[in-house]
Amino acid sequence: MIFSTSNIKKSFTTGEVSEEILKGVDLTLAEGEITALVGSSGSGKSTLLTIAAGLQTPSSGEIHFDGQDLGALSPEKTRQIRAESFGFVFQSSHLVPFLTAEEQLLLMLETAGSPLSTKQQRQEVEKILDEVGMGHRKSAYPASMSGGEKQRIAIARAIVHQPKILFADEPTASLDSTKSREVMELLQKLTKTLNIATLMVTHEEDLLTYADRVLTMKDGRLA
Ligand SMILES: Nc1ncnc2c1ncn2[C@@H]1O[C@H](COP(=O)(O)OP(=O)(O)OP(=O)(O)O)[C@@H](O)[C@H]1O
Repeated sequence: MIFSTSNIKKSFTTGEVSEEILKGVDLTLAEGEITALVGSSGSGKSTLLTIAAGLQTPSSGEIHFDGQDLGALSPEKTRQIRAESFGFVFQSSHLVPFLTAEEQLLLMLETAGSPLSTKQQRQEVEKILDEVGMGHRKSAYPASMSGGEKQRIAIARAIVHQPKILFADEPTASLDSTKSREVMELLQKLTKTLNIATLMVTHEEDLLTYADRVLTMKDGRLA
C-alpha cells in the first residue's frame, strides 16, 4: 500500500466540551484507484481527508506514505513530501485570479521544487493542459472560464508535479450533473494512466460508479 493511516483519532475542544470526531480510523489507498469517502454531514469525512493530507494533525495515530511514518519525520521533511508527492483539489477551484491557466501550473511546479528546466516545465504544462482538454485555453484567466473549465485547470494543477496521492474534497460540488460526470471521467482517466492513489470525499451517490472502492464514515469510524 502506498498510503495508510492507522488508528487515527481526532478530538476538538470547544469551550469546556471535548468531542471525539475520529475514533480510530484505518484507511488504505492504492495506486491507480479512486477511493470514495461518503457519510452523513458532520461524520468527519473532511477532517479525515485533511489529516491524511497533512493539513492538520491527528490527536493520535499514524500516517504512512511510501514506507515512511510521516509523524516521525521533521515538519520540514513532511512539508517536502507533501509538496512533491501530494496533490489537492477542492470544492471550489481556488485558482489565482491574476494568473493564466499555464501560469497556474508553472507556479505549482515551482512550489513543488520541480527539477525540470524552464523549457521542460513549459512542455510538461502544455502536455497536462492537453490531457485535461484545456490546451486551447492556456492563456485564459480564471474570470473567463466556466466552472467546469476552472475545475479542469484545478485538476491539472493538482497533478502537474506528478503526485503519488491526490486528495479531492467534493471536487464536483460546484458543477451541474453533466459537468460533474465529465470531471469524474477526467479524474478516473488520470488516476489510472498516472497510477495515482486518489481519495475523494463526495455527497453525490451517482458519482460512486467512478470509484474503485467506497468507504462509509459513520460516527467517526469507517464502516
Ligand atoms: N476545527 C474544528 N473545531 C471544532 N470542531 C470541528 C473542527 N473541524 C471540524 N469540526 C467538527 O467535526 C465534525 C466533523 O466535521 P467534518 O467537516 O469532518 O464533517 P464532514 O463529514 O466532512 O461533513 P460535511 O459532509 O458536512 O462536509 C463536525 O461536527 C464539525 O463541526
